[in-house]
Amino acid sequence: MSARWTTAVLDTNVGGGLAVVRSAEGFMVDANGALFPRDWFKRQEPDIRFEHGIGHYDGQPVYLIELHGAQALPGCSWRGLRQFMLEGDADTYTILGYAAQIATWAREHRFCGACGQPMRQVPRERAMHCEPCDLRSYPRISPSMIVLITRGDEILLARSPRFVTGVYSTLAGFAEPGESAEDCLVREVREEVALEVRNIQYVGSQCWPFPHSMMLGFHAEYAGGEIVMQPDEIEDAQWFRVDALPPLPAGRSIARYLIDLYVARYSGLAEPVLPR
Ligand SMILES: NC(=O)c1ccc[n+]([C@@H]2O[C@H](COP(=O)([O-])OP(=O)(O)OC[C@H]3O[C@@H](n4cnc5c(N)ncnc54)[C@H](O)[C@@H]3O)[C@@H](O)[C@H]2O)c1
Ligand SMILES: [Mg+2]
Ligand SMILES: [Zn+2]
Repeated sequence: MSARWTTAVLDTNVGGGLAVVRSAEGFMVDANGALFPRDWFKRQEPDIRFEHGIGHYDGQPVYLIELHGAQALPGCSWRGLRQFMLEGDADTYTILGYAAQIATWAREHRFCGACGQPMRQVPRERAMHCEPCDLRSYPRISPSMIVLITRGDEILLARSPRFVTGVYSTLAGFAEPGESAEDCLVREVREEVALEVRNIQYVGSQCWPFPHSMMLGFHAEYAGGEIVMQPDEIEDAQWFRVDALPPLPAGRSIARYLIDLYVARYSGLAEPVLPR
């Protein structure tokens, strides 16, 4: 959230406002950015899959329009959410991150998981509804733990084969049913590097819309063990001194924040601010 953006469930039968337009290729952009006058956009006869009213930006209603295909309009192109995370302004990334999660959920909950019948959008609520089952499906959020493990002037960083070449990051993993956040953290650290940790401290959280994680960030101290890397998940894991770090994750990630925060505190520098 920002001072300029608030989420809301808006009636799509009312005209006007702004639209963010999504397809499998990402979000539509032109020279003015990713927010389009909605009535103008609809006059271009787009092939709309669904539409949701998602909030207000500077008091203006904002709608998400999902297209069947990546139709090209003159002067417009498509850009992935990750690019907005890396390069876009914070407000645009927040709006599109939210829109992307609503789009993922709407696309994946068109049919009832219990009976297979089509579901309908519930007016004034962010939910899809199956009438025969009286079942509601809400946007999915997946809690994930992320932890920086430290040992004095050293921090533990690891590489997944999915990362950009050369980049090392903190350990992370999805919560399983039946776990507390701390249980999950201890299990993930054991699974990924076979280490034990102590003094687990909650630091802060971040929405991570790739595709629907809620990152819960922690700091923990090394308590024992030798690194044993989990096959397939962890390509490399090492202790790095705070003054000799490898390439790190993008500035907007909580992973980067956890690292920067520890380095700042350890070195007596100004502390960074957690990006939302
Ligand atoms: N914002 C950040 O700084 C940051 C940094 C690192 C990771 N992350 C995110 O944290 C999340 C978890 O990290 P990870 O990929 O190491 O997870 P992980 O260690 O749990 O391993 C991923 C595996 O978990 C399973 N999985 C996928 N989706 C799941 C879900 N919703 N619930 C339970 N299990 C699921 C799959 O088998 C997948 O291969 C990912 O979404 C990742 O993008 C964010
Ligand atoms: Mg992991
Ligand atoms: Zn049903």
